[in-house]
Amino acid sequence: NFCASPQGVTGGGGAPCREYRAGGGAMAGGLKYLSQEEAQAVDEELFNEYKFSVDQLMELAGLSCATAIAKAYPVSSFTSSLPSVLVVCGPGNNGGDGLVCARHLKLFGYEPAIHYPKQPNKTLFENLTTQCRKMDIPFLPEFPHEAKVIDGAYNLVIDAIFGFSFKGAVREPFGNILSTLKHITVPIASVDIPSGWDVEKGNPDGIQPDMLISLTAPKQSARHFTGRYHYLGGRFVPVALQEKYKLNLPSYPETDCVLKL
Ligand SMILES: NC(=O)C1=CN([C@@H]2O[C@H](COP(=O)(O)OP(=O)(O)OC[C@H]3O[C@@H](n4cnc5c(N)ncnc54)[C@H](OP(=O)(O)O)[C@@H]3O)[C@@H](O)[C@H]2O)[C@H](O)CC1
Ligand SMILES: [K+]
Repeated sequence: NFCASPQGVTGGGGAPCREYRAGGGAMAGGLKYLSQEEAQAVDEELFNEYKFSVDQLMELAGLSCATAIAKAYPVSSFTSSLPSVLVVCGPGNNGGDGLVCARHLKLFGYEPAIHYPKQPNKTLFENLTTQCRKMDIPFLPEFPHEAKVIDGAYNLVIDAIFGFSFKGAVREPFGNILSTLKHITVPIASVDIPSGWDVEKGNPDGIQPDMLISLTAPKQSARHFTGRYHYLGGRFVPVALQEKYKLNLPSYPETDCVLKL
């Protein structure tokens, strides 16, 4: 079991993988927890300087999420042969990650259903939506507003509502959705940031997910995450960019696209 170095190089007899210990913030040797501004700056640089397209990174981000979810909650761990998953998607790229994640979960043997109340009028999101529809993933026109209805119908909820651009008080319809999600008992897996949390300070009164998949690097609010599973995904940051922002990313095992923190 050998790890690639951050440079992507494996020595002939490379160092054995050790569980990665997340450090405190920008502390030397520790994984960096990003401020909102830093997260947005890394994102912008990936698109503007490194010339990645949103579709490319969103596909890798969404695949990372589905992969991490399948590791934490394998299909075989559920009593039903087709575990049902409610994927709640927001209006930005976090919601796009959710659509990609739903598609991969379907291919992995889950039964996803999507609630997507604010669908942007952009080709990228329209295409992702069509792909899901053509793979027989249903879109729920109404959100089930009773927590017990969600608990009865789904094994897992994916929170892809807001990511690192979230600011201020939550506006509807997402306020009501998040209020309901606070009362469900099935686990919630949050994409990048638990929705409704301040990107840096978190939210003690907000949803408390069982799983968090931090993309690129954890944001500062991830220090307040108390759930069972924290994964890192989005293995697409070029080394020069990792170094510029002193991300101190851990070594992903072999060719894996996710890493358990
Ligand atoms: N570099 C990477 O790691 C990549 C990450 N990806 C994912 O992208 C998100 C960030 O996406 P972004 O589109 O910038 O923003 P969000 O999805 O977080 O949210 C933007 C939308 O949310 C609305 N919003 C913001 N605050 C509120 C609020 N208080 N109440 C209601 N709605 C809110 C906002 O609406 P406006 O109309 O007000 O603008 C936006 O519509 C990142 O977290 C990752 O998940 C990429 O997929 C790949 C690269
Ligand atoms: K989220």
